[in-house]
Amino acid sequence: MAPSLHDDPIDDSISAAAPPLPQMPPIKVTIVGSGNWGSVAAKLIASNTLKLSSFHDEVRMWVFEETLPTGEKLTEVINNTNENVKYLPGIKLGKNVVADPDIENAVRDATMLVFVTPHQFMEGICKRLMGKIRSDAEAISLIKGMEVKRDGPCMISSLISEHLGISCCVLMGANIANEIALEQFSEATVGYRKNKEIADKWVKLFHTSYFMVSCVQDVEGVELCGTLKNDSWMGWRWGTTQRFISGSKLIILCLYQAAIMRIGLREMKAFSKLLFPSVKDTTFFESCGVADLITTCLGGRNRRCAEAFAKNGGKRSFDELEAEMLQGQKLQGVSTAKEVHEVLSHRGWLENFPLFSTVHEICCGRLPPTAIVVFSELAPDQSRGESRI
Ligand SMILES: NC(=O)c1ccc[n+]([C@@H]2O[C@H](COP(=O)([O-])OP(=O)(O)OC[C@H]3O[C@@H](n4cnc5c(N)ncnc54)[C@H](O)[C@@H]3O)[C@@H](O)[C@H]2O)c1
Ligand SMILES: O=P(O)(O)OC[C@H](O)CO
Repeated sequence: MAPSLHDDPIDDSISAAAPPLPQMPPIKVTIVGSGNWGSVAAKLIASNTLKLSSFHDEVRMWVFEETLPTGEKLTEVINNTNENVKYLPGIKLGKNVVADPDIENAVRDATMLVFVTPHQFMEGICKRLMGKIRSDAEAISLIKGMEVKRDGPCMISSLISEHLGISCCVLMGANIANEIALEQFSEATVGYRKNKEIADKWVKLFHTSYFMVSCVQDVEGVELCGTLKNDSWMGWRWGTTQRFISGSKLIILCLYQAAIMRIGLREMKAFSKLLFPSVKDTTFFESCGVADLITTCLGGRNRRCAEAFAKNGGKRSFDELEAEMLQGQKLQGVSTAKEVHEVLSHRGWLENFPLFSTVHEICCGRLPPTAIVVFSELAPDQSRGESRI
């Protein structure tokens, strides 16, 4: 017997009359930046937009155009080979990644903007993009660094928000681009200000089986962790190199390394909380905190260059080492040390941050790299009893 209308849980007459739900257009994502990490971000995102129906398949990536030694344009090569042959050779980005040398065209239709360039270029980029993006766009910054203005430090997420009038989350973590490109496991932290729904959308866009993303409501804490670890690692690397050179036993080396990391983490936390009292202690236990500090001390470009700097006794400048060793990629640590130092000296906080201060003096050539060993051997005595920070 055919079921009566009342037995049927779906009433066709009602559903036929109901107006169709408005279809949300798929979200368009643009990546502003195409360096080592920018290219990996493109690969991660492109693999997800193909799977998630709420996103447009195509991922646009703005490329700071350059001519390769072969005479070809980088953008053309990326679009022809699906590879960023200069900044991430050997890795397919995904056929749905489209490289675009025209920044205004690249951002025009996007409602999710991912910023990932070396931090020194961001102010110029923000100025170029003023009035050029959609008013309903959302941003995320993967950039580790800050700008220091006359009236104080300005985090890159604030620079983006202030210039473009849009909200900006951040994504930081223990991430080495070349390894994640090979789909090696790693974690990251999204920091958001108020809107958890937007943070969840960013998590969805980045998260894969090998790239585990979680979120915390602490934009400043997450961004400062990513930025300040680039100051701490240098001291660690110099000290370690000097200890190696002096032939210290492995266990002594380990004790020494642990001490420098602890002092670095303590200064990261103190500096962050002085600038933004709202920064949460728990953020330092996320991937963006202690995990990124350890990763940066053990691996990455800053580590390689700092080690070369120490081995040469500080005789070869960082600019020289960066150009020779990184082939166009950029170090963030040296300029971050300078920016942090400007804040510390302007606010009269220098003596409370012996590691950050010593790192800056070594970067400027006013102290030799060996000064870090002397500093850290004194530091435990200095901080015995009540900690000053
Ligand atoms: N590489 C990593 O493993 C990694 C991991 C996590 C976070 N980060 C952070 O991501 C950010 C970007 O790093 P990256 O590795 O993608 O870049 P990168 O170091 O590879 O830098 C090279 C990029 O800078 C661009 N560039 C050069 N001159 C420029 C100019 N005048 N204007 C604009 N762009 C210019 C180049 O075209 C290239 O795309 C940094 O803040 C870095 O700390 C990097
Ligand atoms: O290669 P680095 O030294 O710029 O470090 C990369 C990331 O910041 C590590 O998390």
